[in-house]
Amino acid sequence: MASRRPPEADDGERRLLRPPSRASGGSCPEPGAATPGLVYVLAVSSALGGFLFGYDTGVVSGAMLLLKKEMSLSALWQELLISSTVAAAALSALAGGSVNGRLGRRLSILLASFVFAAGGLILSLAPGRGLLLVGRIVVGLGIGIASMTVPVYIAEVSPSHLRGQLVTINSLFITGGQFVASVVDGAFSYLKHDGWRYMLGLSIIPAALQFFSFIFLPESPRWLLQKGRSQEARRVLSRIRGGRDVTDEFDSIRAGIEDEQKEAGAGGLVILRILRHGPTRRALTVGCGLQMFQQLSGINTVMYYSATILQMAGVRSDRQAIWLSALTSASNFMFTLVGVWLVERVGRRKLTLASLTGTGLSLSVLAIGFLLSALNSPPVSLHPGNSTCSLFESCESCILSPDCGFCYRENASGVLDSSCLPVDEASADRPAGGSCSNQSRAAGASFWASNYCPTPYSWVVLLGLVLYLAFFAPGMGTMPWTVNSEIYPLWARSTGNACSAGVNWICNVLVSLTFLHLARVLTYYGVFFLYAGLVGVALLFVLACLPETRGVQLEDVEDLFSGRLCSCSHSSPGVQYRQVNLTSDPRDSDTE
Ligand SMILES: O[C@H]1[C@H](O)[C@@H](O)[C@H](O)[C@@H](O)[C@H]1O
Repeated sequence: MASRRPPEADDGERRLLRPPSRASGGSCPEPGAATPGLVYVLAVSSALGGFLFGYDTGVVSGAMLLLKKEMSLSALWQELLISSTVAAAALSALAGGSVNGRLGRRLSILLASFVFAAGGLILSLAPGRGLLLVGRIVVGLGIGIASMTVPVYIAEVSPSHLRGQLVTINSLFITGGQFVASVVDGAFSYLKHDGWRYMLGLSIIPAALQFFSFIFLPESPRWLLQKGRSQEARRVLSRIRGGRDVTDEFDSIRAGIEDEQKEAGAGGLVILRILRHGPTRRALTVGCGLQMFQQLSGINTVMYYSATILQMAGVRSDRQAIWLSALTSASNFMFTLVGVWLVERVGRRKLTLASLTGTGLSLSVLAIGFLLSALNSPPVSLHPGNSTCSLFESCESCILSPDCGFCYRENASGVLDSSCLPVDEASADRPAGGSCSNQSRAAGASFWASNYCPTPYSWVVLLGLVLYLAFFAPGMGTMPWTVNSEIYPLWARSTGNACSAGVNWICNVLVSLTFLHLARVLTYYGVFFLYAGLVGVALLFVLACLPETRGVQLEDVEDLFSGRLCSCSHSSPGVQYRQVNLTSDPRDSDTE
Protein backbone atom coordinates (compact mmCIF):
# COMPACT_ATOMS: atom_id res chain seq x y z
CA MET A 1 0.00 0.00 0.00
CA ALA A 2 1.34 3.37 -0.95
CA SER A 3 1.07 4.91 2.45
CA ARG A 4 2.73 2.22 4.53
CA ARG A 5 6.41 2.60 3.83
CA PRO A 6 9.50 1.62 5.79
CA PRO A 7 11.34 4.48 7.45
CA GLU A 8 13.13 6.79 5.07
CA ALA A 9 15.35 9.79 5.50
CA ASP A 10 13.63 13.00 6.41
CA ASP A 11 13.37 15.01 3.22
CA GLY A 12 12.78 18.29 4.93
CA GLU A 13 9.27 18.78 3.69
CA ARG A 14 7.86 15.50 4.85
CA ARG A 15 8.95 13.52 7.82
CA LEU A 16 8.12 10.16 9.26
CA LEU A 17 5.58 10.64 11.88
CA ARG A 18 5.13 7.65 14.06
CA PRO A 19 6.13 4.09 14.39
CA PRO A 20 2.82 2.71 15.64
CA SER A 21 3.24 -0.34 17.77
CA ARG A 22 0.48 -2.78 18.47
CA ALA A 23 1.28 -2.73 22.13
CA SER A 24 1.24 0.99 22.53
CA GLY A 25 -1.90 1.59 20.63
CA GLY A 26 -0.21 3.23 17.78
CA SER A 27 -0.43 6.89 18.52
CA CYS A 28 -0.90 9.34 21.31
CA PRO A 29 -2.01 9.38 23.98
CA GLU A 30 0.34 6.91 25.57
CA PRO A 31 -1.37 4.16 27.51
CA GLY A 32 0.26 5.37 30.69
CA ALA A 33 -1.25 8.83 30.39
CA ALA A 34 -4.43 9.41 32.36
CA THR A 35 -7.52 9.15 30.19
CA PRO A 36 -9.77 12.19 30.58
CA GLY A 37 -13.10 11.50 32.23
CA LEU A 38 -14.92 12.91 29.20
CA VAL A 39 -14.07 9.79 27.17
CA TYR A 40 -15.81 7.66 29.79
CA VAL A 41 -18.80 10.03 29.85
CA LEU A 42 -19.04 9.71 26.06
CA ALA A 43 -18.77 5.92 26.19
CA VAL A 44 -21.38 5.53 28.92
CA SER A 45 -23.84 8.06 27.44
CA SER A 46 -23.72 6.43 24.04
CA ALA A 47 -23.88 2.93 25.54
CA LEU A 48 -27.32 3.92 26.85
CA GLY A 49 -28.28 3.04 23.26
CA GLY A 50 -27.07 -0.50 24.01
CA PHE A 51 -29.06 -0.47 27.25
CA LEU A 52 -32.23 0.44 25.33
CA PHE A 53 -31.50 -2.27 22.75
CA GLY A 54 -31.26 -4.83 25.57
CA TYR A 55 -34.22 -3.43 27.52
CA ASP A 56 -36.63 -3.23 24.61
CA THR A 57 -35.80 -6.68 23.26
CA GLY A 58 -35.90 -8.21 26.76
CA VAL A 59 -38.95 -6.57 28.34
CA VAL A 60 -41.49 -7.83 25.85
CA SER A 61 -41.62 -11.41 27.14
CA GLY A 62 -42.92 -10.31 30.57
CA ALA A 63 -45.20 -7.65 29.06
CA MET A 64 -46.66 -10.27 26.75
CA LEU A 65 -47.78 -12.45 29.68
CA LEU A 66 -50.02 -9.60 30.85
CA LEU A 67 -50.94 -8.24 27.44
CA LYS A 68 -52.23 -11.49 26.06
CA LYS A 69 -54.67 -11.74 28.95
CA GLU A 70 -55.73 -8.08 29.00
CA MET A 71 -56.11 -7.70 25.23
CA SER A 72 -56.96 -11.34 24.45
CA LEU A 73 -54.14 -11.49 21.94
CA SER A 74 -54.09 -14.40 19.54
CA ALA A 75 -50.85 -16.32 18.97
CA LEU A 76 -50.43 -14.44 15.68
CA TRP A 77 -50.63 -11.05 17.38
CA GLN A 78 -48.19 -12.12 20.06
CA GLU A 79 -45.78 -13.29 17.38
CA LEU A 80 -46.25 -10.00 15.49
CA LEU A 81 -45.59 -7.84 18.54
CA ILE A 82 -42.41 -9.74 19.33
CA SER A 83 -40.86 -10.15 15.90
CA SER A 84 -41.90 -6.79 14.40
CA THR A 85 -39.30 -5.07 16.60
CA VAL A 86 -36.48 -7.35 15.50
CA ALA A 87 -37.51 -7.10 11.84
CA ALA A 88 -37.68 -3.28 12.07
CA ALA A 89 -34.26 -3.31 13.76
CA ALA A 90 -32.84 -5.32 10.85
CA LEU A 91 -34.20 -2.84 8.29
CA SER A 92 -33.15 0.27 10.15
CA ALA A 93 -29.68 -1.13 10.86
CA LEU A 94 -29.24 -1.68 7.13
CA ALA A 95 -30.55 1.79 6.29
CA GLY A 96 -28.69 3.32 9.25
CA GLY A 97 -25.41 3.28 7.32
CA SER A 98 -26.33 6.25 5.20
CA VAL A 99 -27.99 8.12 8.10
CA ASN A 100 -24.87 7.66 10.15
CA GLY A 101 -22.51 8.58 7.31
CA ARG A 102 -24.48 11.67 6.27
CA LEU A 103 -25.74 13.08 9.57
CA GLY A 104 -22.80 11.98 11.67
CA ARG A 105 -22.63 9.73 14.72
CA ARG A 106 -23.89 12.32 17.18
CA LEU A 107 -27.04 13.25 15.28
CA SER A 108 -27.75 9.57 14.60
CA ILE A 109 -27.55 8.81 18.33
CA LEU A 110 -29.79 11.81 19.06
CA LEU A 111 -32.22 10.51 16.45
CA ALA A 112 -32.15 6.99 17.90
CA SER A 113 -32.83 8.22 21.44
CA PHE A 114 -35.68 10.41 20.19
CA VAL A 115 -37.16 7.41 18.35
CA PHE A 116 -36.75 5.21 21.44
CA ALA A 117 -38.56 7.78 23.59
CA ALA A 118 -41.36 8.19 21.03
CA GLY A 119 -41.74 4.39 20.82
CA GLY A 120 -41.86 4.09 24.62
CA LEU A 121 -44.53 6.79 24.79
CA ILE A 122 -46.68 5.15 22.12
CA LEU A 123 -46.39 1.78 23.84
CA SER A 124 -47.24 3.05 27.30
CA LEU A 125 -50.34 4.93 26.06
CA ALA A 126 -51.52 2.48 23.38
CA PRO A 127 -55.30 1.97 23.62
CA GLY A 128 -55.26 -1.20 21.50
CA ARG A 129 -53.11 -3.72 19.71
CA GLY A 130 -52.79 -1.66 16.49
CA LEU A 131 -50.89 1.14 18.22
CA LEU A 132 -48.95 -1.42 20.22
CA LEU A 133 -47.68 -2.79 16.94
CA VAL A 134 -46.77 0.73 15.75
CA GLY A 135 -44.89 1.34 19.02
CA ARG A 136 -42.96 -1.91 18.73
CA ILE A 137 -41.95 -1.08 15.15
CA VAL A 138 -40.83 2.43 16.17
CA VAL A 139 -38.75 0.99 19.00
CA GLY A 140 -37.21 -1.49 16.54
CA LEU A 141 -36.17 1.40 14.27
CA GLY A 142 -34.37 2.99 17.23
CA ILE A 143 -32.65 -0.28 18.12
CA GLY A 144 -31.36 -0.74 14.58
CA ILE A 145 -29.78 2.72 14.37
CA ALA A 146 -28.32 2.49 17.89
CA SER A 147 -26.90 -0.99 17.37
CA MET A 148 -24.79 0.12 14.42
CA THR A 149 -23.91 3.67 15.47
CA VAL A 150 -22.98 3.40 19.13
CA PRO A 151 -20.00 1.00 18.77
CA VAL A 152 -18.67 3.10 15.88
CA TYR A 153 -18.92 6.34 17.87
CA ILE A 154 -17.21 4.86 20.92
CA ALA A 155 -14.42 3.34 18.80
CA GLU A 156 -13.82 6.68 17.09
CA VAL A 157 -13.49 8.75 20.25
CA SER A 158 -11.45 6.24 22.28
CA PRO A 159 -7.68 6.15 22.52
CA SER A 160 -6.55 2.88 20.86
CA HIS A 161 -5.27 1.24 24.04
CA LEU A 162 -8.70 1.55 25.68
CA ARG A 163 -10.88 1.11 22.60
CA GLY A 164 -11.74 -2.56 23.12
CA GLN A 165 -12.76 -2.01 26.69
CA LEU A 166 -14.85 1.07 26.00
CA VAL A 167 -16.66 -0.42 23.00
CA THR A 168 -17.34 -3.59 24.94
CA ILE A 169 -19.11 -1.43 27.56
CA ASN A 170 -21.86 -1.15 24.95
CA SER A 171 -22.33 -4.93 25.03
CA LEU A 172 -22.30 -4.76 28.82
CA PHE A 173 -25.13 -2.26 28.60
CA ILE A 174 -27.06 -4.52 26.20
CA THR A 175 -27.01 -7.40 28.66
CA GLY A 176 -27.54 -4.91 31.52
CA GLY A 177 -30.69 -3.70 29.72
CA GLN A 178 -31.88 -7.28 29.36
CA PHE A 179 -31.28 -7.86 33.07
CA VAL A 180 -33.11 -4.70 34.17
CA ALA A 181 -35.95 -5.65 31.82
CA SER A 182 -36.32 -9.04 33.52
CA VAL A 183 -36.39 -7.40 36.97
CA VAL A 184 -38.98 -4.85 35.80
CA ASP A 185 -41.01 -7.73 34.29
CA GLY A 186 -40.88 -9.57 37.61
CA ALA A 187 -41.82 -6.49 39.64
CA PHE A 188 -44.77 -5.41 37.48
CA SER A 189 -46.05 -8.92 36.89
CA TYR A 190 -47.95 -8.50 40.18
CA LEU A 191 -49.87 -5.58 38.71
CA LYS A 192 -52.66 -7.37 36.88
CA HIS A 193 -54.03 -4.20 35.29
CA ASP A 194 -51.81 -2.02 33.07
CA GLY A 195 -48.58 -3.51 34.42
CA TRP A 196 -47.38 -3.82 30.82
CA ARG A 197 -47.70 -0.06 30.30
CA TYR A 198 -45.02 0.54 32.93
CA MET A 199 -42.85 -2.28 31.60
CA LEU A 200 -42.87 -0.92 28.05
CA GLY A 201 -42.95 2.77 28.97
CA LEU A 202 -40.05 2.86 31.43
CA SER A 203 -37.59 2.93 28.53
CA ILE A 204 -38.46 6.61 28.09
CA ILE A 205 -36.21 7.46 31.06
CA PRO A 206 -32.85 6.21 29.65
CA ALA A 207 -33.87 7.46 26.20
CA ALA A 208 -34.47 10.99 27.53
CA LEU A 209 -31.24 10.84 29.51
CA GLN A 210 -29.31 9.96 26.39
CA PHE A 211 -31.04 12.60 24.30
CA PHE A 212 -30.25 15.41 26.72
CA SER A 213 -26.67 14.32 27.30
CA PHE A 214 -25.99 14.16 23.56
CA ILE A 215 -27.16 17.71 23.09
CA PHE A 216 -23.96 18.66 24.93
CA LEU A 217 -21.60 15.94 23.74
CA PRO A 218 -19.30 16.34 20.72
CA GLU A 219 -19.30 14.71 17.30
CA SER A 220 -16.67 12.09 16.44
CA PRO A 221 -13.48 13.89 15.39
CA ARG A 222 -12.90 11.26 12.68
CA TRP A 223 -16.26 11.91 11.07
CA LEU A 224 -15.64 15.68 11.25
CA LEU A 225 -12.28 15.26 9.54
CA GLN A 226 -13.82 13.13 6.85
CA LYS A 227 -16.30 15.92 6.17
CA GLY A 228 -13.46 18.44 5.91
CA ARG A 229 -14.28 20.15 9.22
CA SER A 230 -10.66 20.03 10.34
CA GLN A 231 -10.56 22.77 12.94
CA GLU A 232 -13.65 21.52 14.66
CA ALA A 233 -12.17 18.01 14.60
CA ARG A 234 -8.95 19.22 16.17
CA ARG A 235 -10.88 21.07 18.90
CA VAL A 236 -12.96 17.99 19.73
CA LEU A 237 -9.91 15.74 19.73
CA SER A 238 -8.08 18.05 22.06
CA ARG A 239 -11.13 18.23 24.33
CA ILE A 240 -11.53 14.47 24.57
CA ARG A 241 -7.78 14.06 25.16
CA GLY A 242 -7.97 16.41 28.13
CA GLY A 243 -6.38 19.45 26.45
CA ARG A 244 -3.14 17.56 25.63
CA ASP A 245 -1.18 18.31 22.46
CA VAL A 246 -2.96 16.22 19.85
CA THR A 247 -0.89 17.21 16.82
CA ASP A 248 0.53 13.73 16.23
CA GLU A 249 -2.76 11.93 16.63
CA PHE A 250 -4.60 14.49 14.54
CA ASP A 251 -2.06 14.37 11.70
CA SER A 252 -2.00 10.64 11.81
CA ILE A 253 -5.78 10.38 11.55
CA ARG A 254 -5.85 12.90 8.72
CA ALA A 255 -3.11 11.11 6.82
CA GLY A 256 -4.98 7.85 7.27
CA ILE A 257 -8.16 9.33 5.88
CA GLU A 258 -6.33 10.79 2.89
CA ASP A 259 -4.68 7.43 2.19
CA GLU A 260 -7.98 5.63 2.45
CA GLN A 261 -9.66 8.04 0.10
CA LYS A 262 -6.92 7.62 -2.49
CA GLU A 263 -6.98 3.85 -2.26
CA ALA A 264 -10.69 3.38 -2.34
CA GLY A 265 -11.31 5.87 -5.12
CA ALA A 266 -14.19 8.24 -4.74
CA GLY A 267 -17.69 8.07 -6.14
CA GLY A 268 -20.21 5.30 -6.52
CA LEU A 269 -22.21 3.38 -3.98
CA VAL A 270 -20.17 2.71 -0.85
CA ILE A 271 -21.22 -0.93 -0.69
CA LEU A 272 -19.94 -1.47 -4.24
CA ARG A 273 -16.68 0.26 -3.41
CA ILE A 274 -16.34 -1.97 -0.34
CA LEU A 275 -16.89 -5.07 -2.45
CA ARG A 276 -14.46 -3.95 -5.16
CA HIS A 277 -11.67 -3.09 -2.73
CA GLY A 278 -9.96 -6.28 -1.42
CA PRO A 279 -9.18 -5.29 2.19
CA THR A 280 -12.66 -3.89 2.87
CA ARG A 281 -14.32 -6.86 1.17
CA ARG A 282 -12.39 -9.18 3.46
CA ALA A 283 -13.17 -7.07 6.51
CA LEU A 284 -16.86 -7.13 5.63
CA THR A 285 -16.80 -10.91 5.28
CA VAL A 286 -15.19 -11.26 8.70
CA GLY A 287 -17.55 -8.72 10.29
CA CYS A 288 -20.73 -10.25 8.86
CA GLY A 289 -19.45 -13.77 9.57
CA LEU A 290 -18.90 -12.93 13.23
CA GLN A 291 -22.37 -11.43 13.58
CA MET A 292 -23.96 -14.38 11.83
CA PHE A 293 -22.18 -16.90 14.04
CA GLN A 294 -23.08 -14.92 17.15
CA GLN A 295 -26.73 -15.55 16.44
CA LEU A 296 -26.26 -19.10 15.10
CA SER A 297 -24.69 -19.99 18.45
CA GLY A 298 -28.25 -19.83 19.72
CA ILE A 299 -27.91 -17.15 22.43
CA ASN A 300 -31.46 -15.89 22.11
CA THR A 301 -32.88 -19.41 22.01
CA VAL A 302 -30.97 -20.34 25.14
CA MET A 303 -32.11 -17.16 26.91
CA TYR A 304 -35.70 -17.66 25.75
CA TYR A 305 -35.64 -21.29 26.78
CA SER A 306 -33.93 -20.67 30.13
CA ALA A 307 -37.24 -20.31 32.00
CA THR A 308 -38.27 -23.75 30.75
CA ILE A 309 -34.87 -25.22 31.64
CA LEU A 310 -35.36 -23.92 35.15
CA GLN A 311 -38.84 -25.39 35.35
CA MET A 312 -37.42 -28.65 34.12
CA ALA A 313 -34.89 -28.51 36.94
CA GLY A 314 -37.70 -28.42 39.48
CA VAL A 315 -38.92 -24.82 39.65
CA ARG A 316 -42.61 -25.41 39.34
CA SER A 317 -44.20 -22.06 40.13
CA ASP A 318 -44.45 -19.61 37.22
CA ARG A 319 -43.59 -16.67 39.47
CA GLN A 320 -40.45 -18.33 40.75
CA ALA A 321 -39.51 -19.12 37.16
CA ILE A 322 -39.82 -15.41 36.23
CA TRP A 323 -37.41 -14.43 39.00
CA LEU A 324 -35.01 -17.21 38.18
CA SER A 325 -34.99 -16.05 34.57
CA ALA A 326 -33.87 -12.68 35.92
CA LEU A 327 -31.02 -14.60 37.50
CA THR A 328 -30.13 -15.99 34.06
CA SER A 329 -29.97 -12.48 32.57
CA ALA A 330 -27.99 -11.35 35.60
CA SER A 331 -25.42 -14.09 34.85
CA ASN A 332 -25.31 -13.05 31.19
CA PHE A 333 -24.59 -9.51 32.38
CA MET A 334 -21.93 -10.54 34.93
CA PHE A 335 -20.11 -12.70 32.41
CA THR A 336 -20.16 -9.83 29.90
CA LEU A 337 -18.30 -7.84 32.55
CA VAL A 338 -15.59 -10.49 32.40
CA GLY A 339 -15.37 -9.73 28.66
CA VAL A 340 -14.86 -6.01 29.34
CA TRP A 341 -12.05 -6.94 31.71
CA LEU A 342 -10.39 -9.42 29.36
CA VAL A 343 -10.64 -7.71 25.97
CA GLU A 344 -7.54 -5.51 26.32
CA ARG A 345 -5.67 -8.12 28.36
CA VAL A 346 -5.93 -11.14 26.08
CA GLY A 347 -7.08 -9.48 22.83
CA ARG A 348 -10.12 -10.02 20.60
CA ARG A 349 -8.90 -13.09 18.77
CA LYS A 350 -7.97 -15.25 21.77
CA LEU A 351 -11.08 -14.16 23.64
CA THR A 352 -13.33 -15.12 20.71
CA LEU A 353 -11.58 -18.46 20.18
CA ALA A 354 -11.77 -19.41 23.87
CA SER A 355 -15.38 -18.30 24.00
CA LEU A 356 -16.35 -20.36 20.96
CA THR A 357 -14.59 -23.46 22.29
CA GLY A 358 -16.44 -23.19 25.60
CA THR A 359 -19.75 -22.32 23.91
CA GLY A 360 -19.51 -25.39 21.67
CA LEU A 361 -18.73 -27.66 24.63
CA SER A 362 -21.52 -26.24 26.76
CA LEU A 363 -24.02 -26.58 23.90
CA SER A 364 -22.98 -30.22 23.75
CA VAL A 365 -23.58 -30.55 27.52
CA LEU A 366 -27.04 -29.01 27.01
CA ALA A 367 -27.72 -31.40 24.14
CA ILE A 368 -26.55 -34.42 26.16
CA GLY A 369 -28.84 -33.33 29.02
CA PHE A 370 -31.80 -33.18 26.61
CA LEU A 371 -30.78 -36.50 25.06
CA LEU A 372 -30.64 -38.22 28.45
CA SER A 373 -34.04 -36.84 29.38
CA ALA A 374 -35.51 -37.91 26.02
CA LEU A 375 -34.11 -41.43 26.45
CA ASN A 376 -35.67 -41.58 29.91
CA SER A 377 -38.86 -39.80 28.99
CA PRO A 378 -41.77 -40.80 31.29
CA PRO A 379 -44.54 -42.79 29.59
CA VAL A 380 -48.13 -41.54 29.32
CA SER A 381 -50.19 -43.70 31.69
CA LEU A 382 -53.71 -42.22 31.28
CA HIS A 383 -55.41 -41.55 27.95
CA PRO A 384 -58.48 -39.41 28.69
CA GLY A 385 -60.65 -37.97 25.88
CA ASN A 386 -60.27 -38.68 22.21
CA SER A 387 -58.03 -35.83 21.06
CA THR A 388 -54.94 -36.60 18.96
CA CYS A 389 -52.87 -35.75 22.04
CA SER A 390 -54.25 -38.79 23.86
CA LEU A 391 -52.58 -41.00 21.25
CA PHE A 392 -49.04 -40.14 22.36
CA GLU A 393 -47.28 -42.79 24.42
CA SER A 394 -44.43 -40.78 25.93
CA CYS A 395 -43.92 -37.29 27.34
CA GLU A 396 -41.20 -36.50 24.77
CA SER A 397 -43.44 -37.07 21.74
CA CYS A 398 -46.35 -35.33 23.51
CA ILE A 399 -44.52 -32.05 24.24
CA LEU A 400 -42.92 -31.90 20.79
CA SER A 401 -46.40 -31.52 19.38
CA PRO A 402 -47.22 -27.80 19.68
CA ASP A 403 -50.87 -28.49 20.50
CA CYS A 404 -50.25 -30.90 23.37
CA GLY A 405 -48.78 -30.76 26.86
CA PHE A 406 -47.93 -33.23 29.59
CA CYS A 407 -49.90 -33.36 32.83
CA TYR A 408 -48.52 -35.43 35.72
CA ARG A 409 -48.16 -35.94 39.44
CA GLU A 410 -44.98 -36.85 41.27
CA ASN A 411 -43.99 -38.86 44.28
CA ALA A 412 -40.64 -39.99 45.64
CA SER A 413 -40.40 -42.81 43.14
CA GLY A 414 -41.15 -40.69 40.06
CA VAL A 415 -43.95 -39.59 37.73
CA LEU A 416 -47.47 -41.01 38.05
CA ASP A 417 -50.95 -40.39 36.65
CA SER A 418 -49.52 -38.86 33.50
CA SER A 419 -51.58 -37.80 30.50
CA CYS A 420 -51.08 -35.91 27.26
CA LEU A 421 -53.69 -33.14 26.94
CA PRO A 422 -54.55 -30.48 24.35
CA VAL A 423 -53.15 -27.01 25.12
CA ASP A 424 -55.62 -24.18 25.79
CA GLU A 425 -55.83 -22.05 22.64
CA ALA A 426 -55.51 -18.81 24.58
CA SER A 427 -52.40 -19.79 26.54
CA ALA A 428 -49.91 -22.62 26.63
CA ASP A 429 -49.79 -22.20 30.42
CA ARG A 430 -52.73 -24.55 30.91
CA PRO A 431 -54.53 -27.45 29.24
CA ALA A 432 -57.83 -26.77 27.44
CA GLY A 433 -60.48 -26.73 30.15
CA GLY A 434 -58.20 -28.71 32.41
CA SER A 435 -57.28 -28.44 36.04
CA CYS A 436 -53.63 -29.23 35.64
CA SER A 437 -51.65 -26.25 36.92
CA ASN A 438 -48.35 -25.26 38.42
CA GLN A 439 -49.84 -22.91 40.98
CA SER A 440 -50.98 -25.36 43.63
CA ARG A 441 -48.42 -26.60 46.10
CA ALA A 442 -50.84 -29.01 47.74
CA ALA A 443 -49.61 -32.56 48.19
CA GLY A 444 -50.62 -34.69 45.25
CA ALA A 445 -51.15 -31.65 43.00
CA SER A 446 -50.72 -32.18 39.31
CA PHE A 447 -48.20 -30.31 37.16
CA TRP A 448 -48.50 -29.00 33.64
CA ALA A 449 -45.50 -29.08 31.27
CA SER A 450 -46.18 -27.75 27.78
CA ASN A 451 -42.60 -27.80 26.50
CA TYR A 452 -40.44 -29.97 28.75
CA CYS A 453 -40.51 -33.37 30.42
CA PRO A 454 -39.81 -34.09 34.06
CA THR A 455 -36.40 -35.74 34.24
CA PRO A 456 -33.73 -36.74 36.76
CA TYR A 457 -31.14 -35.32 34.32
CA SER A 458 -32.26 -31.72 34.56
CA TRP A 459 -29.03 -30.91 36.43
CA VAL A 460 -27.05 -31.71 33.26
CA VAL A 461 -29.19 -29.22 31.31
CA LEU A 462 -28.80 -26.62 34.06
CA LEU A 463 -25.03 -27.13 34.09
CA GLY A 464 -25.02 -26.68 30.30
CA LEU A 465 -26.96 -23.41 30.67
CA VAL A 466 -24.59 -21.95 33.25
CA LEU A 467 -21.49 -23.02 31.28
CA TYR A 468 -23.02 -21.61 28.11
CA LEU A 469 -23.53 -18.15 29.60
CA ALA A 470 -20.07 -18.19 31.21
CA PHE A 471 -18.39 -18.89 27.88
CA PHE A 472 -20.63 -17.10 25.40
CA ALA A 473 -21.11 -13.75 27.13
CA PRO A 474 -17.49 -12.54 27.46
CA GLY A 475 -16.48 -13.45 23.90
CA MET A 476 -19.12 -14.23 21.31
CA GLY A 477 -21.64 -11.98 23.07
CA THR A 478 -19.35 -8.96 22.81
CA MET A 479 -16.59 -9.38 20.22
CA PRO A 480 -18.74 -9.29 17.05
CA TRP A 481 -19.87 -5.76 17.99
CA THR A 482 -16.43 -4.66 19.16
CA VAL A 483 -14.51 -6.06 16.18
CA ASN A 484 -16.98 -4.59 13.68
CA SER A 485 -16.51 -1.13 15.14
CA GLU A 486 -12.81 -1.23 14.32
CA ILE A 487 -12.13 -3.23 11.15
CA TYR A 488 -13.37 -0.82 8.47
CA PRO A 489 -11.62 2.27 7.18
CA LEU A 490 -13.54 5.46 7.87
CA TRP A 491 -15.14 5.76 4.42
CA ALA A 492 -16.54 2.21 4.77
CA ARG A 493 -17.27 2.20 8.50
CA SER A 494 -20.92 3.26 8.49
CA THR A 495 -21.88 0.95 5.65
CA GLY A 496 -19.78 -1.95 6.98
CA ASN A 497 -21.42 -1.70 10.39
CA ALA A 498 -24.85 -1.29 8.85
CA CYS A 499 -24.42 -4.52 6.88
CA SER A 500 -23.01 -6.54 9.74
CA ALA A 501 -25.61 -5.29 12.25
CA GLY A 502 -28.30 -6.08 9.64
CA VAL A 503 -26.91 -9.62 9.34
CA ASN A 504 -27.04 -9.93 13.13
CA TRP A 505 -30.72 -8.94 13.27
CA ILE A 506 -31.72 -11.06 10.28
CA CYS A 507 -30.05 -14.14 11.79
CA ASN A 508 -31.66 -13.29 15.13
CA VAL A 509 -35.12 -13.44 13.49
CA LEU A 510 -34.23 -16.63 11.61
CA VAL A 511 -32.97 -18.48 14.67
CA SER A 512 -35.91 -17.44 16.85
CA LEU A 513 -38.50 -18.29 14.21
CA THR A 514 -37.02 -21.68 13.39
CA PHE A 515 -36.27 -22.98 16.89
CA LEU A 516 -39.61 -24.60 17.67
CA HIS A 517 -40.03 -25.97 14.15
CA LEU A 518 -36.53 -27.43 14.22
CA ALA A 519 -37.21 -28.94 17.65
CA ARG A 520 -40.21 -30.71 16.23
CA VAL A 521 -38.09 -32.26 13.47
CA LEU A 522 -34.80 -32.79 15.27
CA THR A 523 -36.01 -32.84 18.91
CA TYR A 524 -34.44 -30.50 21.48
CA TYR A 525 -31.18 -32.37 21.75
CA GLY A 526 -30.91 -32.41 17.96
CA VAL A 527 -31.25 -28.62 17.80
CA PHE A 528 -28.61 -28.07 20.46
CA PHE A 529 -26.24 -30.50 18.73
CA LEU A 530 -26.89 -28.54 15.53
CA TYR A 531 -25.95 -25.27 17.26
CA ALA A 532 -22.84 -26.97 18.66
CA GLY A 533 -21.90 -28.04 15.11
CA LEU A 534 -22.37 -24.48 13.83
CA VAL A 535 -20.15 -23.23 16.63
CA GLY A 536 -17.52 -25.72 15.40
CA VAL A 537 -17.71 -24.11 11.94
CA ALA A 538 -17.49 -20.67 13.58
CA LEU A 539 -14.36 -21.76 15.41
CA LEU A 540 -12.65 -22.70 12.14
CA PHE A 541 -13.77 -19.42 10.57
CA VAL A 542 -12.37 -17.33 13.42
CA LEU A 543 -9.20 -19.39 13.62
CA ALA A 544 -8.52 -18.79 9.95
CA CYS A 545 -9.86 -15.29 9.36
CA LEU A 546 -9.94 -13.05 12.42
CA PRO A 547 -6.81 -10.94 12.87
CA GLU A 548 -5.94 -9.35 16.20
CA THR A 549 -6.94 -5.70 16.29
CA ARG A 550 -5.88 -4.96 19.85
CA GLY A 551 -3.85 -1.78 20.11
CA VAL A 552 -3.82 -1.11 16.37
CA GLN A 553 -4.88 2.40 15.48
CA LEU A 554 -8.18 2.53 13.55
CA GLU A 555 -6.46 3.98 10.47
CA ASP A 556 -4.05 0.98 10.41
CA VAL A 557 -6.53 -1.84 10.87
CA GLU A 558 -7.08 -2.08 7.13
CA ASP A 559 -3.51 -3.41 6.78
CA LEU A 560 -4.56 -6.54 8.62
CA PHE A 561 -6.78 -7.40 5.69
CA SER A 562 -4.32 -6.73 2.91
CA GLY A 563 -3.48 -10.43 2.46
CA ARG A 564 -5.73 -13.15 1.15
CA LEU A 565 -8.80 -13.73 3.28
CA CYS A 566 -8.22 -16.29 5.95
CA SER A 567 -4.49 -15.90 5.80
CA CYS A 568 -4.87 -12.52 7.44
CA SER A 569 -4.69 -13.99 10.93
CA HIS A 570 -1.14 -15.06 10.30
CA SER A 571 0.05 -11.71 9.11
CA SER A 572 1.50 -9.37 11.61
CA PRO A 573 1.36 -5.67 10.94
CA GLY A 574 4.60 -5.25 12.86
CA VAL A 575 5.95 -1.78 12.99
CA GLN A 576 4.59 0.48 10.31
CA TYR A 577 5.36 3.98 9.32
CA ARG A 578 3.37 6.56 7.55
CA GLN A 579 4.53 9.73 5.93
CA VAL A 580 2.68 12.79 6.90
CA ASN A 581 3.07 16.18 5.44
CA LEU A 582 3.54 18.52 8.33
CA THR A 583 3.82 21.73 6.38
CA SER A 584 0.78 23.88 6.78
CA ASP A 585 -2.20 22.60 4.94
CA PRO A 586 -4.49 25.06 3.22
CA ARG A 587 -7.45 22.76 3.80
CA ASP A 588 -6.95 23.01 7.53
CA SER A 589 -9.90 25.28 7.92
CA ASP A 590 -13.52 24.63 8.52
CA THR A 591 -15.50 24.35 5.39
CA GLU A 592 -18.69 24.99 7.26
O1 LIG B 1 -24.51 -9.20 21.94
C1 LIG B 1 -25.86 -9.35 22.24
C2 LIG B 1 -26.03 -10.08 23.57
O2 LIG B 1 -25.30 -11.24 23.58
C3 LIG B 1 -27.48 -10.34 23.87
O3 LIG B 1 -27.61 -11.08 25.05
C4 LIG B 1 -28.25 -10.97 22.73
O4 LIG B 1 -29.60 -11.02 23.05
C5 LIG B 1 -28.07 -10.21 21.44
O5 LIG B 1 -28.73 -10.85 20.37
C6 LIG B 1 -26.60 -10.04 21.12
O6 LIG B 1 -26.45 -9.32 19.92
